[in-house]
Amino acid sequence: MDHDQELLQLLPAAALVVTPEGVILRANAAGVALLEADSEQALLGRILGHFVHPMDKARSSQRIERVKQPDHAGRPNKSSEFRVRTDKGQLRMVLVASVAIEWQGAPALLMCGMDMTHQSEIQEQLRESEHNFRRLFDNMQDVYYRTDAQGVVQHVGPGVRRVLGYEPHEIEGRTAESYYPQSKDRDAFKAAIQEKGEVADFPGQMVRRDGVVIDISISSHALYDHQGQFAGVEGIYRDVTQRKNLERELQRLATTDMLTGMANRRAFLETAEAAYQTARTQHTPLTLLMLDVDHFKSINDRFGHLEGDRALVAFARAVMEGLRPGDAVGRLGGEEFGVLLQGTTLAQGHEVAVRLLNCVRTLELGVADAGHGSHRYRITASLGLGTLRGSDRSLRDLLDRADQALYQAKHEGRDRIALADADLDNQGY
Ligand SMILES: Nc1nc2c(ncn2[C@@H]2O[C@H](COP(=O)(O)OP(=O)(O)OP(=O)(O)O)[C@@H](O)[C@H]2O)c(=O)[nH]1
Repeated sequence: MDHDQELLQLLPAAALVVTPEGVILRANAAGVALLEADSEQALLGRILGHFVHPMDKARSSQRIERVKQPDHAGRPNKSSEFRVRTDKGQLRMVLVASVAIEWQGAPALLMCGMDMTHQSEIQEQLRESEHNFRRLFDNMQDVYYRTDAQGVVQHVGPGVRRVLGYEPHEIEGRTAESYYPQSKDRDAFKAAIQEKGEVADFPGQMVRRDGVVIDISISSHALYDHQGQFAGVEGIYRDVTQRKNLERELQRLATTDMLTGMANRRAFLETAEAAYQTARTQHTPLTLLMLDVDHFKSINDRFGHLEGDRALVAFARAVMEGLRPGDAVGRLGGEEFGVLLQGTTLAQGHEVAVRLLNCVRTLELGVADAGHGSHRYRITASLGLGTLRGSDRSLRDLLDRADQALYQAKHEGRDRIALADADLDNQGY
């Protein structure tokens, strides 16, 4: 075997030496394997074009012609992919480069080929997965986004059309600030990202192009460059307005007394607990009123439960109208109500109590009777008043005193106010 032949065998790529007309003169082991021939012998004397897919034949011939031109001498052509049919009938994708050489004193061509079938399959799979990803990305309910370190939006997904009503290019290049109705939402988000590097289901609000404010939920993470410097944020946000509305409605149902529309016992006690803590830490007065409709049972007995309900609604409205907007009021149960006056002393609370009982006394209630006439009637209420003492250990202490005062007002004849803590001239503060 001469030197050239040895070299040919050593090449890791498939190599064929062909005459300028395309007749195979030599093939190395990799070439025999690529073309799935039984031996080199089985290939010798055969026409190279026989192995090229008909669709690629013209291109193959053109390239061979070009490489044979004197001005191309010694330079290989650019490698290009061809479909090759092997001796066993398999189709392979082969990356081929050729160069004009002299072989045993005569002009010839050296063809080098690399089997790319596997890579082509991977590329095809990649293309398909890219296609699937695109489809998913374009139709996803969530909005994908990425910002740089300054918060400028670099990329936003097409979901933004549906969620905010903008085209992606209208958002890209701008900071997200302009879409937040409350800058504190954006600040809270930034702080969370800075602290933890990521957030999940982070709540916030955004303004749509048509001005409507929507609730959103963001899941994002910080991006860092090669030096570990903060480089921006990437993540998704989604419109959760419907879910939030449902939650708000559930919250309303769970905290509202359905008959009167005011806070129910649980919600009132929660507010009272928060007010108690504030008053304690800030050393501000806090006064509690407990009201109970007098002889309410007799209204039910005389006019029926429905009229009793109506009387309760009228009573609740009268109480609410007699209060300032910031005062908390709730139905504690049956015909018993609580009013919480923050920053209010016992003396000031007493004035409110007098006003409330007057409002109740002047309520005009009535019920149509069977003879199409009407029964007019009035109601009164008893009221117990308590105020926060320095010695109170919990809200319960204050509630108990106001309750006892209410009991006392009932006991003393109803339609009146009884004071707990009257011994305190300035609420102890
Ligand atoms: N119509 C109506 N009645 C209610 C409701 N909740 C409680 N009641 C009734 O309110 C009545 C309260 O009666 P009592 O606790 O004896 O008190 P009262 O008749 O108001 O008498 P005093 O409180 O002692 O002045 C009971 O008959 C309850 O059934 C309600 O939502 N609607």
